[in-house]
Amino acid sequence: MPAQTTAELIDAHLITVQDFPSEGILFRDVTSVYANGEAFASVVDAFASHDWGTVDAVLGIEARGFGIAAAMAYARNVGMVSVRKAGKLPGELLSEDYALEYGTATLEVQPNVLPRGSRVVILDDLLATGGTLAAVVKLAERAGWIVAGIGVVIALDDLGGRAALAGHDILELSSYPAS
Ligand SMILES: O=P(O)(O)OC[C@H]1O[C@H](OP(=O)(O)OP(=O)(O)O)[C@H](O)[C@@H]1O
Ligand SMILES: Nc1ncnc2[nH]cnc12
Repeated sequence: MPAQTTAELIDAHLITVQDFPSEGILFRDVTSVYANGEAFASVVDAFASHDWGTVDAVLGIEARGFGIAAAMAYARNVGMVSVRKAGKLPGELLSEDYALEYGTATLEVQPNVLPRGSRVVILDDLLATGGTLAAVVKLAERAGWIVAGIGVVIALDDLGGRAALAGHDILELSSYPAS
């Protein structure tokens, strides 16, 4: 049997839950993909082997972006920067409020962990409305970093996420209908 593609492995291991975390949301639970060794390795290899140009660091978004960002950073021998929900990081911070498919939130980053001019890849599990990733692009740019590209395991169709990130190189490993 030929080896499964990354998109096939994602599809084989993704769990979909209706009405989580609120009614009407079809929740795509990428943690079930991470839990399978072959699927997780395939996802990480796809991000790590992509041609992003020079990469100085990988930004991971809390919580489901952390694991993939750390693994890609290790594979590329570069740093990993945590972008966290409000109130979790100490010291000097930049903050951005944003809306996502099922609510609003605030993300924060420590701007002094990387020099201005650093080229960064931003990774997250899933692109829906794009509110989360657009907020992280703003944080990175306010910190003086150059966004080399954005990677997501899954993009949901028809929620406007790709348009919200127009102008950026987006690597989506698979895509699904939003409902
Ligand atoms: O494109 P958007 O509409 O902004 O939605 C995508 C975001 O929503 C989820 O995060 P969530 O805030 O639920 O956080 P979690 O990873 O901590 O569960 C997901 O992990 C993305 O970060
Ligand atoms: N439908 C969805 N499934 C999983 N994570 C999400 N984040 C935003 N929308 C989501």
